[in-house]
Amino acid sequence: MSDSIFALASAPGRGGVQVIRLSGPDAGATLGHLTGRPLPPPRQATLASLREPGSGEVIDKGLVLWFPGPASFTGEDVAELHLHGGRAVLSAVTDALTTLGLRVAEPGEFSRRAFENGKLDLTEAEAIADLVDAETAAQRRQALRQLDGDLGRLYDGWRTRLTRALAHLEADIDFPEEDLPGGLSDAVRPVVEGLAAEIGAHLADNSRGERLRDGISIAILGAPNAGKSSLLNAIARRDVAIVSNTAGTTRDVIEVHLDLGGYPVLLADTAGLREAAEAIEAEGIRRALDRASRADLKLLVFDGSRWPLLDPATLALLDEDALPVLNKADLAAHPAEPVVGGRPALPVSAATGQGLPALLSALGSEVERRYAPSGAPALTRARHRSALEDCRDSLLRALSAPLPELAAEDIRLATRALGRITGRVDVEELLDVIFRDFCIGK
Ligand SMILES: Nc1nc2c(ncn2[C@@H]2O[C@H](COP(=O)(O)OP(=O)(O)OP(=O)(O)O)[C@@H](O)[C@H]2O)c(=O)[nH]1
Ligand SMILES: [K+]
Ligand SMILES: [Mg+2]
Repeated sequence: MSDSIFALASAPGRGGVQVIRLSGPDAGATLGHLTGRPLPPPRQATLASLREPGSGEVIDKGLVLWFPGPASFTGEDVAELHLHGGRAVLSAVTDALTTLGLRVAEPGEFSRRAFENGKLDLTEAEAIADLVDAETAAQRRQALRQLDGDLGRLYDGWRTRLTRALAHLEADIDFPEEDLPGGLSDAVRPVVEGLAAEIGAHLADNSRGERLRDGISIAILGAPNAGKSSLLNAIARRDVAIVSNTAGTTRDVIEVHLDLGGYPVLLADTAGLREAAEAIEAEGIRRALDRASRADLKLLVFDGSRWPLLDPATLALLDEDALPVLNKADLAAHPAEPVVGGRPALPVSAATGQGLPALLSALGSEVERRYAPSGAPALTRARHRSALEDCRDSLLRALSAPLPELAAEDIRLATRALGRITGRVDVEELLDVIFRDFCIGK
């Protein structure tokens, strides 16, 4: 049986209200002790004075709630204290709860207890962390959907189908009716083929869910003095990067977080590309090219005042992930609808702001086109991706296994890989890693 824990569930510091959550077998007795009254009706906010256990002095007056298990967040008896938000109140309540034998919760311990009591699967527990961390609307929607169990249901559905196929296969092994040339019977093979294809499609989703969770990376690239840092500052509406007319001003990669129509974006300014004279600038250019190769999208900035001259090092980066931009449109040396490397380029001016709304909307629709949620729930974590890759590899091995016994072992491995995602099998060693990332009180 677990011990009883408590933690501040709201953000620490001064505020109108702070919420302290208690969970475990002593939650009810502790609430009774603090209020000096019988437990209030379940799930109803009741005004009460909380008193220090020794002196009986009133600590604070507030609302208390009582959630008897198992119909509670953790599945255990839970109580909530909604008190005035401040340090002195928190420290007095902490002393009182500790005196009464409760312990301060570890990070993520409430969610972990909810998982262990079958209230949440692992994908739902992870969704709580994502929802709390969500900074944009699209992130919030994705986390909420996962919290509703969409992802867990998808994976559990696959696992059920595999378990059935395995039962079929084991019957084929025990009571062979025909010689199975490829290891799998006609009843089992299409199921395994179908699942391998579905999982393959889920994996090949352009990492939509992971991008939405972690942020979409956009790199600004171009020749020295093309106006990359000016453009970063104009888009961020802040003076983030140093701008000067000295070529080679920027060396380090400079990042800003943006909310682009609900999508989280990490926009990076980089060193101007050229055959560098000295070591520090050369290192900056190496970092710029490294960033270019890892970015989801590239904003290629050309100096429009030099039209029709186009920097060859920047042109070399033009591919389907690149959006060409002609900066310094205020100097108006280029045509109204310029074409760069066979592609229409957007004229902008970081100096006057001209063309910026069009650039932001072009970037926004490109992000939307690539990362908008599709009908199916999205894969959101590297942990899920690697388990799904293991699963699909095992299924592909099963399809080419020469003997039914070998195919059965591969399908068993595939089933376990799926079970690891939702926490249905051997995840003990994973739990510490997953819940450690939570903050205290969740
Ligand atoms: N007229 C005009 N000048 C600009 C514009 N954008 C940038 N500049 C000027 O161009 C010069 C270089 O701008 P930066 O933003 O430092 O250029 P950069 O591409 O970051 O340069 P490096 O960091 O050296 O690679 C500065 O003097 C800017 O004021 C623009 O749209 N119009
Ligand atoms: K510069
Ligand atoms: Mg710069």
